[in-house]
Amino acid sequence: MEKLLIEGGRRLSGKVVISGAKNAAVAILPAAILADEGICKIDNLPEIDDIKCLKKIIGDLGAELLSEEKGSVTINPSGIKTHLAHRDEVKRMRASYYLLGALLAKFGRAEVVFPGGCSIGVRPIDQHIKGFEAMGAKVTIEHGIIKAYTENGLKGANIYLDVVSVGATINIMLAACKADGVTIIENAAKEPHVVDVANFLNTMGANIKGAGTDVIKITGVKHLKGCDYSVIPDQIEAGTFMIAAAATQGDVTLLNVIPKHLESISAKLIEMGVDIEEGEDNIRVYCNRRTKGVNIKTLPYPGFPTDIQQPMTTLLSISEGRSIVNESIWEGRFKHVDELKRMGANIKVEGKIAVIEGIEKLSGTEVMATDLRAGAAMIVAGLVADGNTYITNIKHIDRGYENIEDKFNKLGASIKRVKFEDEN
Ligand SMILES: CC(=O)N[C@H]1[C@@H](OP(=O)(O)OP(=O)(O)OC[C@H]2O[C@@H](n3ccc(=O)[nH]c3=O)[C@H](O)[C@@H]2O)O[C@H](CO)[C@@H](O)[C@@H]1O
Ligand SMILES: C=C(OP(=O)(O)O)C(=O)O
Repeated sequence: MEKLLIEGGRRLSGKVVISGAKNAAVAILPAAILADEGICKIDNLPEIDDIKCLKKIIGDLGAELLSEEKGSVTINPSGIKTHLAHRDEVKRMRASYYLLGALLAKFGRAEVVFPGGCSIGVRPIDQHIKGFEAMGAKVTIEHGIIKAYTENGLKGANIYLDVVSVGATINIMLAACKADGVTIIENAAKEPHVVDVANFLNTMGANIKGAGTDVIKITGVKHLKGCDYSVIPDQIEAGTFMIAAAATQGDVTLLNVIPKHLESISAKLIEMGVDIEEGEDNIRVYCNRRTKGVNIKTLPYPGFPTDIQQPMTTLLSISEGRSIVNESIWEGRFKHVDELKRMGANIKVEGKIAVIEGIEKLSGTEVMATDLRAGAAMIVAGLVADGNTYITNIKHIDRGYENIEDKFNKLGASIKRVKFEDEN
């Protein structure tokens, strides 16, 4: 097994290229199986374990995938003849739920094993199911498999989401783009990855309007075709580097970003005393003093993203004064706090609220990446801690960050992947 060894106390400086967005890419690959003719070429794909896993799942369904260049894949879905996604890989990631919408649109039927993903609280899919049922599908759950069938294909419907859900919004868009008639999603998620998937589907010939607002209108079309597309940059990877730059009182320029997508993160960092300069597709983050504590509430886009809460909690743990974090999306997204406490942080959690009294310095020890962004939080902690930090369970980090140690090391960090024997 492997763990990360971080020698703390080095200031980050230089340039880092941000990869394609995980949460857009994991929806775009399943969307590509909807092409009735032609091949999809998808660029700016992050080289992360979730994408490797998804490529394998789609390949097992019968698609031909070729990855001749780094960060690029061509998908020819003409060989897909099955609506059954039963393999173990499906359980390893959250986004495999998009196969439900995609297979349902392609064949009028889908069977997908329950998805996995980060353990950050209950992760229901009732809103996805409600959407499919409104469109005429019969959905059952049997022995851990979600089964969705239609007698005569999907029909357009009006769907009001009870909660703002990224997954349900995208899944309903996938199902609706070839349905008979018009589907309206109200109270839709507005995240950049929702817009990116809609843009991709429209490039394939779909008719989706309003993505990025809370009402999305999808007029079903008969035919979708292959296309060339480039995934948007990863807002959460970018936010992680911005926070690490601030925490180490460094000076880092992020390349290949969309500054607009980072506004809620930039605004908080500015409030904390960090300097930010935005370019067209780059952003410079620099800071030469200890940051000030602030309050944060995670919210759907354009609010502060839950996926950046955990690394931000690390920064707040060494910021001056008291900070309050309100995690309003996931009730189990404070597992990193116990690990930060092992490094000396002063944080109390009650329900959805964490109260943080900033300390001067964290001290290195062995900690665990309990989930993907908890892993990012531990990396930021290790970068600023006194002495060495070992992070175990790094498979979570590899699900969502490309070459994380190389990217940080090029900025002056010292992170090594070391092998160890599992004692259990
Ligand atoms: C692969 C992917 O894109 N993962 C992201 C996606 O997860 P995911 O799509 O799972 O998250 P959702 O946006 O669906 O969940 C948001 C909230 O809605 C609730 N809910 C969701 C669906 C449902 O059917 N019923 C329901 O009650 C959830 O419990 C949660 O409280 O969006 C989350 C919120 O931005 C991010 O943290 C994840 O990184
Ligand atoms: C929670 C996340 O991922 P997933 O939904 O894939 O578990 C994340 O990207 O922060």
